[in-house]
Amino acid sequence: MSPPKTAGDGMQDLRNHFALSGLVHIRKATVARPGNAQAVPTVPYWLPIVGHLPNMAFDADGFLKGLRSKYSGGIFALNFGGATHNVMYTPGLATALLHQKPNIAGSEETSKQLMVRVFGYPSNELHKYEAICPDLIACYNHLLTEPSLGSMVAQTAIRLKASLKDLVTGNSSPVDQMEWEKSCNVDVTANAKGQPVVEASLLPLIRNFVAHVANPALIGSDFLSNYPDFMDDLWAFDRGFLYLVVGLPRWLPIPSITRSYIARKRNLEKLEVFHTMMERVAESKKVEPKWSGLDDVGPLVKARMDVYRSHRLSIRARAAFEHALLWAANANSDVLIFWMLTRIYADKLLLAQVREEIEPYCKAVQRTSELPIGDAPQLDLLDVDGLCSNCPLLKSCYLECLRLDTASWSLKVVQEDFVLQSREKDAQSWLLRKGEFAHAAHNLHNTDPAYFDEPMTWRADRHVQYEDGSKRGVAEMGSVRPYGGGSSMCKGRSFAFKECMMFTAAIVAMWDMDPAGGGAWNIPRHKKATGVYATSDETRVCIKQRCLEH
Ligand code: HEM
Repeated sequence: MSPPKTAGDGMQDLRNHFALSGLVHIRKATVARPGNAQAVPTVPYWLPIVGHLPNMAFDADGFLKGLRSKYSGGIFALNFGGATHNVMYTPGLATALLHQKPNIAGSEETSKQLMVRVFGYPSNELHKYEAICPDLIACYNHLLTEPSLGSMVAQTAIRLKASLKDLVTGNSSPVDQMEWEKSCNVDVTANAKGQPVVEASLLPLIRNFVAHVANPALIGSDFLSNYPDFMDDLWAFDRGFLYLVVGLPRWLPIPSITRSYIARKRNLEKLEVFHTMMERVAESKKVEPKWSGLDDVGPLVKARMDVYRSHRLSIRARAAFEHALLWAANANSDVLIFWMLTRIYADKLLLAQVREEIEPYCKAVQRTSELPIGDAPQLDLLDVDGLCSNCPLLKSCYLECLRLDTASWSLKVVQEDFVLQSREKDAQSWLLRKGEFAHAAHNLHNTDPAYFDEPMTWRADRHVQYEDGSKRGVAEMGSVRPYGGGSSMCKGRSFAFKECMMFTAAIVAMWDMDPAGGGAWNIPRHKKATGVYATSDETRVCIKQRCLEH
């Protein structure tokens, strides 16, 4: 870090002071602790209190990657606003942190703050929060285990089969378009061969398509039918998410903050109506006709209803919990599918290989017809288990996107002094102190050249391995941890895996895509987000139906 570039005695004093504080931190790093546990090396900083916040605001990615090469022990400590944040990036240390008991290093307090600050949980019901959490966590079994997981996946596959032919309809008027087409600036045009094609912005198209098809397995079909604009507000909310996390107020002149607050308000109002109707159903009272299909609400949300009722939770608090669930269910997987598709379509050879691999499990056809208007194309076959178990190249694409297109961090608050040590032989142990923060920075590991050859290159088959000369490859997650770990590990990970595999395979099987205006695909640049990276670059594509078998 370079000192302030200003002359003068006063400034020199200031410089000496900051330099000294840097030295103090370097010294502290080298002092050995009882039992060989060392203090975590503190990265020097110039500005007391503010600490490393300017470095993070200016270029977080470059700053952290630089520290990774400098602090080869796998851990370093930063100062944000006077608080110590220990950042670790080796799999051994991350695992050791994530498996600490919550009373040693937990995230409960942070989750509670997030629920209030970000998702709109009413602060006057915080006394019920701790009591209800274990019961709500128990409900996540419905997302992770059979038979509920299987039934959610099967329901989603049925909806996907039914909707795929309408990914783009070719209708230029929004009145006739599907909900997912309405916010992706559709333009109906013709390609160089004079064939009709639909030009659209890929990210909004894909994430809205996935959301409209997959969310009914969680919240039932009435919710998005009655509130088709809910997803647009969820994305607006998501864009301001990080501002809400740090508690920036609504009146600041930053448009994405204001939009995020407005979107949250609208989303909570919709979820309150949903919960009012669910409560009426539970009391066997009549509901409005447009809510007559609530019996297809998914097993997880139904189980949560029982918990809300037994704890006498207000409708507003229930809405906030569902807001958090719907955000978690969409913010990452819907966007990851966009990255998978972009990267597969960008490489014609890879696209052909993926199509060949998935064909026994996912096949689109168009039947011939004697009638003047032919049958619509359809997915003849969608075997989700087959795709997940027998398509190592597609799975490797999913894993490679998780490695390179996500920036997950797991955050814990240290509740008691403890010694953190990886299980590797002769691993150095580190002393973490009560009141400090501990972050497992999974993305720093994912791009670490010590673990991945040419780490910034996206390689489709990077994760495929062949055992003992076998021709049949397998793709495994390895040390990549996009879903966090320990007790707070992502509860939707099993559903997300199947969701990403089935949507990517189905779209690839039925549709062709090329960059609008011709030329090569440009992979959009990453933009900071909470898990899977977003992007501000627009990917305009021409989409047309593949020439399918009859
Ligand atoms: C590619 C897709 C996804 C990624 C990368 C992802 C990632 C994550 C991460 C990093 C966490 C925090 C873990 C921690 O604190 O250690 C998390 C939490 C969570 N995720 Fe996911 N997620 C994905 C998809 C989903 C889906 C589809 C659902 C629901 C259907 C879901 C539901 C949840 C829930 C409920 C939590 C909170 C768990 C808790 O606090 O106990 N996620 N996810």
